[in-house]
Amino acid sequence: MKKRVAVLQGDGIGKEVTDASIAVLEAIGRRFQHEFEWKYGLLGGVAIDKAGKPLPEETIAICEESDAILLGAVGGPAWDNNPSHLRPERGLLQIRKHFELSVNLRPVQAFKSLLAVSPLKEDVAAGVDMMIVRELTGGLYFGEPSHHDNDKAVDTLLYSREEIERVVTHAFELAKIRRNKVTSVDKANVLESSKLWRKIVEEIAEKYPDVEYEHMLVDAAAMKLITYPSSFDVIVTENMFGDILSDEASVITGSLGMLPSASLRVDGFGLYEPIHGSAPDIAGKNIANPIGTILSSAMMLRSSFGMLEEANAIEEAVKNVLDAGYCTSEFKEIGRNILSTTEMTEKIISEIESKTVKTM
Ligand SMILES: NC(=O)c1ccc[n+]([C@@H]2O[C@H](COP(=O)([O-])OP(=O)(O)OC[C@H]3O[C@@H](n4cnc5c(N)ncnc54)[C@H](O)[C@@H]3O)[C@@H](O)[C@H]2O)c1
Ligand SMILES: CC(C)[C@H](C(=O)O)[C@@H](O)C(=O)O
Ligand SMILES: [Mg+2]
Repeated sequence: MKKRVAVLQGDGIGKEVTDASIAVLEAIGRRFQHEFEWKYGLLGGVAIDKAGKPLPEETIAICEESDAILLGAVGGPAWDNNPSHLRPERGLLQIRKHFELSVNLRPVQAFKSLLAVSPLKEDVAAGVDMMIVRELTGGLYFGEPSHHDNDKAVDTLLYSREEIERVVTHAFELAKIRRNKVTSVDKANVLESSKLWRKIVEEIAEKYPDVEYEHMLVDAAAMKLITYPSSFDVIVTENMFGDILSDEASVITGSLGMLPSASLRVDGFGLYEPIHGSAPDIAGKNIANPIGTILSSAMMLRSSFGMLEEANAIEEAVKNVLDAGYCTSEFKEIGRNILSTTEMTEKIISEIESKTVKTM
């Protein structure tokens, strides 16, 4: 059956990386006989310019009629001085809230062929395979009051029991099918919201006797991510800590452009996007790394469409291309074969199309 995908390219490199993902999904469609229908919607700065707001109603309608959402990135200097309601990032937060995408999965894997470029020592980065589970629709990003004037500013860190239970349960369920370990990251030595978070983690952990769990303060977690990253299996944390720790964790892979994500509603509906932003410094140059977005589309196939073999085919193709010594320009110091965005996409597609691709 035809799968309908809403495509929100957004700003900066958003178009380049979603075009790459669509080309790869089309190749998957040809190989496995699936049909995809792409419906394009405006989000972010481009939506402000063309429709007067960062998340127009028409975009919401397109997403509601779709089976999943593929997103590039939003934001850029052109809109940096806009008032809050006309910031591109506001559109991103609104779409996450509108579709109740409360669980954000950010897998971090070290690719053997890129270890040499990780700022971490090779033996420290080797074998890293963790899942950061970030709460996405609560916390500081959404709490009221939130405003500033010239003399003072306020943001509110608010979490309900239900919001915490939902994401923590998801993390424990994931740990069960991974390596049975959850690290819950908080700031319970200072924050009231973290004290409730910790209590709920302990209650939920009781239902999962086979899953080992630990609490870790966010400052220590930031350090341990770099000194001993392979000790993590599933990390679960609140919205802002998850945002910061996942960018930090991307350095293990060698580039922010490598990390995918899935933002899920409890019924499984999902939005898929790389964790990076619109990268205005490299936009329009055809040098952005499309792998984070391509791997996000593999997450879409697996989570939203149950297409496991197809998702594996994408991940295997990415790995094979990297193992063959190809990479995008941010990896130039390892002196491999540097490819543009479109060349990397074509390489991954040829790998998918080649009969030698192994599927798991
Ligand atoms: N999900 C999103 O849409 C999202 C996420 C983060 C930031 N942003 C927005 O993006 C804009 C720029 O933010 P920033 O510069 O702090 O973060 P960024 O993630 O856009 O870029 C940070 C650095 O990483 C590099 N980079 C990012 N993606 C890359 C890729 N695919 N390939 C190669 N290099 C890549 C950039 O060139 C830059 O040097 C801001 O407006 C910010 O709000 C949006
Ligand atoms: C652009 C910004 C609002 C967003 C976030 O903080 O969630 C981004 O950094 C991300 O990681 O998706
Ligand atoms: Mg971020």
